[in-house]
Amino acid sequence: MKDILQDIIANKRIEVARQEEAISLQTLVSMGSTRLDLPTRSMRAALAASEAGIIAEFKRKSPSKGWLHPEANVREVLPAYELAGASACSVLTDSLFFGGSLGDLATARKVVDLPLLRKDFIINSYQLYQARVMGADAVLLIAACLTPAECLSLAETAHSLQLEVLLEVHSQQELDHLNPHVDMVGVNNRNLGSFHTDVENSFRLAELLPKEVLKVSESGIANPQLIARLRKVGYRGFLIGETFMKEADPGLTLTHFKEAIPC
Ligand SMILES: O=C(O)c1ccccc1NCC(=O)[C@H](O)[C@H](O)COP(=O)(O)O
Repeated sequence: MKDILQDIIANKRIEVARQEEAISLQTLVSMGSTRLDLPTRSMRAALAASEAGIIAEFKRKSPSKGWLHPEANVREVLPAYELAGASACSVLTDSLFFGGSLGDLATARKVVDLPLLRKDFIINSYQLYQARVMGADAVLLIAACLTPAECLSLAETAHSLQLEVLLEVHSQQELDHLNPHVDMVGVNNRNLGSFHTDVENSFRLAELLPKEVLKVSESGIANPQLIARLRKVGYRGFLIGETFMKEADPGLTLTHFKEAIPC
């Protein structure tokens, strides 16, 4: 049966091909708002140094939940996340399925100093250049969308652009996508095919992850107590979207969430 991930990737191939046709790589680099010679911020270091390690996500809608916050504005939400103590922010740049854009990423870069993750379905190096020139510091590579060889090649290119790499896995088998250019491994608690979300997935995979990579737990995190439990098994980053974005004031929700994390 065809799942949503296949739809997202099929659409992404068409979208990126059109973008490349409209704007050459050379033009993209020359018109981007961030120069390639400027240094990036380390998301890995920010998470490692933080007591909470929250990557607060900007997400207007999702395939699993529909619209969460259609009117959300990056200029309001991202500074509020920064003020509330997020260690980094994730900006969804997919338009059709998540209601985001590269413009959101460029705006995010202008309004916060935090490390920024470009959250999209990356299948092609052109998207890494887009991420870099729009101000991202890190990119997500999803094992379920790539072969190990594609993952290696994209991770190498990301590093050549000074972008850190967060590799997302959902199962033990996907750990075959690990390579020396992966800076952080994210265990997605959501099955992208069925949407079934189970935070126990992070606990199941914790001890199978290599010691040297920073561990991130992704999706379905709605309870501050869970952060303390996940930290105990080695996680240092927590990617949270819906819990904050479904509320009228995502930044205030993050403040209350952080205050409730047990020491
Ligand atoms: O969120 C979805 O419904 C979704 C469906 C299909 C592919 C990806 C999807 N989400 C992307 C994400 O990785 C999440 O936005 C991120 O992990 C935060 O999850 P949550 O805190 O549950 O919003």
